[in-house]
Amino acid sequence: MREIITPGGALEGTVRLPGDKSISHRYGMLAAVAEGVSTIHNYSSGADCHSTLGCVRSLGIEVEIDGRQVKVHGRGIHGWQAPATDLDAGNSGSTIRMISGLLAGQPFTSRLIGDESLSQRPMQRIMGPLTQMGATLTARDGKFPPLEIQGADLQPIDYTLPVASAQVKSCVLLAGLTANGETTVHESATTRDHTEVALREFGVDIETGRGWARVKGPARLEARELTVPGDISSAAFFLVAGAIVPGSKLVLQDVGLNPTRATLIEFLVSTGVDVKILDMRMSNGEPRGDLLVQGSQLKGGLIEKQWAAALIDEIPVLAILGAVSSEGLTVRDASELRIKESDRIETVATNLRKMGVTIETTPDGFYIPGGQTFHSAEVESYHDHRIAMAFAVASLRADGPVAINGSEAASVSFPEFWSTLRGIIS
Ligand SMILES: O=C(O)C1=C[C@@H](OP(=O)(O)O)[C@@H](O)[C@H](O)C1
Ligand SMILES: C=C(OP(=O)(O)O)C(=O)O
Repeated sequence: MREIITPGGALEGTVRLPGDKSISHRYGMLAAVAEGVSTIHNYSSGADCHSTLGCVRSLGIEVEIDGRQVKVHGRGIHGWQAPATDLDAGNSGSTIRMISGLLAGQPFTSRLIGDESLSQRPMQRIMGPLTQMGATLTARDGKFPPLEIQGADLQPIDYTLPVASAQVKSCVLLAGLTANGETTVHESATTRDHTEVALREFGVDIETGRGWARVKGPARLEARELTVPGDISSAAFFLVAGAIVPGSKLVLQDVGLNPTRATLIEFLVSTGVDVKILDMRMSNGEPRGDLLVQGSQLKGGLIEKQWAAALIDEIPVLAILGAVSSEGLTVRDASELRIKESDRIETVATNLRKMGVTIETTPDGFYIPGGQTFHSAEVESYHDHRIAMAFAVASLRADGPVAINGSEAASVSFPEFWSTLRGIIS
């Protein structure tokens, strides 16, 4: 599919985001190993989170879906049945990497597959620790899906993450739920802590400190009623859109503001974005609030070190902000961008160049000078949801219409993106 965006005037309105993708995955998986029926409100409408539900269904778990409300009939930590078919993670790295932790402790073998993009994403990062714990894993060329997991009685481990990855941290903690004893994970850069927060909500004995988390297995999870906050990574597109289009005023309702994700707000403020948190509340251990963003004078900035890990999913849309800022944007220490749904350093650069914008790439980032103009062009999603949505935002500041080919990719995390965007263009 192709969407054509014709830039207009200021953006105005109220935006509702889908339920947070990271939190939805975790609630879906944990509810499936909890005892009893969990009700999840505002579950993400994104295809990725429905891949997670498809996988747990294939493991014999009853899942009732009624729009954004999902009921999961959990059967306990050892209640899953050997799947009769391959488990399809679709486009979702989070699904395949996190559910593998739970599958590693089951008394059966499972085989996980994914789409073309996922089939080229590295799995050694989870194969290493899960093998150390006692499971047997095989993958195409030793690293890519399909991934076969022969479950075992797992040994607990003390594991230091070699890459800053919440998916790997979560995978090891989830495997630790079935191991006999204490499993500890250490990280040198802070990554999102939704797994730790959710485990506590489901009644698991979990200890956390600065840079580490520890679970004690075997664990027992209790079914819960949970509400997922709006997705701050989806909000990022509208925060940047509101900031770069002069005179705009957008209210974003009920956005998840977990401190490990709200780094985005800190970064936006540091570059000059006029964004305010209107109120804050808590549910299920996760802070949430409404945001107000207005057209802003933008400085640009530098994303490196721990900021790169914290902002990894937002970097494509922050590149758009960088190009129209006064000083531009430099990104370093973000080589992980190269192994996402697309090589996001290359796909951002290729589309920017199609729009006449200068960018210099490096192995682990890029530099985009400020003060540039987006020209009317035809760009591609490269089957990557965040690339499709980032370039829709760029088109709002273009000097003419912009066609975005492969626009359906947005539905991986935000199926309502295009209608939401059209609703705020005047
Ligand atoms: O834990 C999560 O929910 C996620 C962690 C990040 O991936 P990595 O763990 O590979 O950094 C992020 O890019 C992804 O969109 C979601
Ligand atoms: C990288 C992403 O997700 P995943 O790793 O789950 O495919 C993303 O949503 O940007």
